[in-house]
Amino acid sequence: MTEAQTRDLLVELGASLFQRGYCVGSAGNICVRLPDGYLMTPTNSSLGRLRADRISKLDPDWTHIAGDAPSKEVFMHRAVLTARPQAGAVVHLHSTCATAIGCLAQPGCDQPIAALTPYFVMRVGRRLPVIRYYRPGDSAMEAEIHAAAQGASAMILANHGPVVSGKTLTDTVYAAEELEESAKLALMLRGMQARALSADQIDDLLQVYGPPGAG
Ligand SMILES: O=C(O)[C@@H](O)C(=O)COP(=O)(O)O
Ligand SMILES: [Zn+2]
Repeated sequence: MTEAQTRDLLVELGASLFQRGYCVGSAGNICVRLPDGYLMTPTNSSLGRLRADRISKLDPDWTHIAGDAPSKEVFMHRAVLTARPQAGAVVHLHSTCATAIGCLAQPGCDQPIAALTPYFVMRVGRRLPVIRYYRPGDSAMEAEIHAAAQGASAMILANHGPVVSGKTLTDTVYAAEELEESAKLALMLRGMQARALSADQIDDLLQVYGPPGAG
């Protein structure tokens, strides 16, 4: 895919996430790896109204070289993409249900929601670490996110929102959507005797379909 096609896809998928309520206002940000650097959504931009020509471009050292000023969450995206060299994109949202889980679960926990459905395992995986609260944009979050991303393709920032990676931008958006729907299901079933997938069923899915998020 050319850089121009990637920019157009970012605009299209940002708008799609926004129109379906996965993000509101100027919340959330997206980063895509390129052969010669990274594309990142500009700070204070709405994912619903991105402009392809104004998307921020960073060089391989994460220095801003073109477009509008990048998201203040460069550290978050850098932490994930350096920990996961096979990952092609990172999506951060404030999607309501995943964020609610991030307000309920204990930081340090890595299974804040049960694996209720196969697609959760296939898109998000066995582990979903909950990262302790950091102020948005705080560079101090980078080390903890980097460490968590080495063993998980997605995580939830406590009292903030989900951070999801995947092999491609499209895969990453699908995973972020699946995480939000799984979080919704977990909240709907809270306090009920819901049947989660067994360890054997989870192992079977990961063996057949492979780990999500590019390994
Ligand atoms: O929660 C925040 O402030 C950021 O993580 C965010 O979602 C939007 O920040 P920008 O990407 O800098 O607009
Ligand atoms: Zn945020």
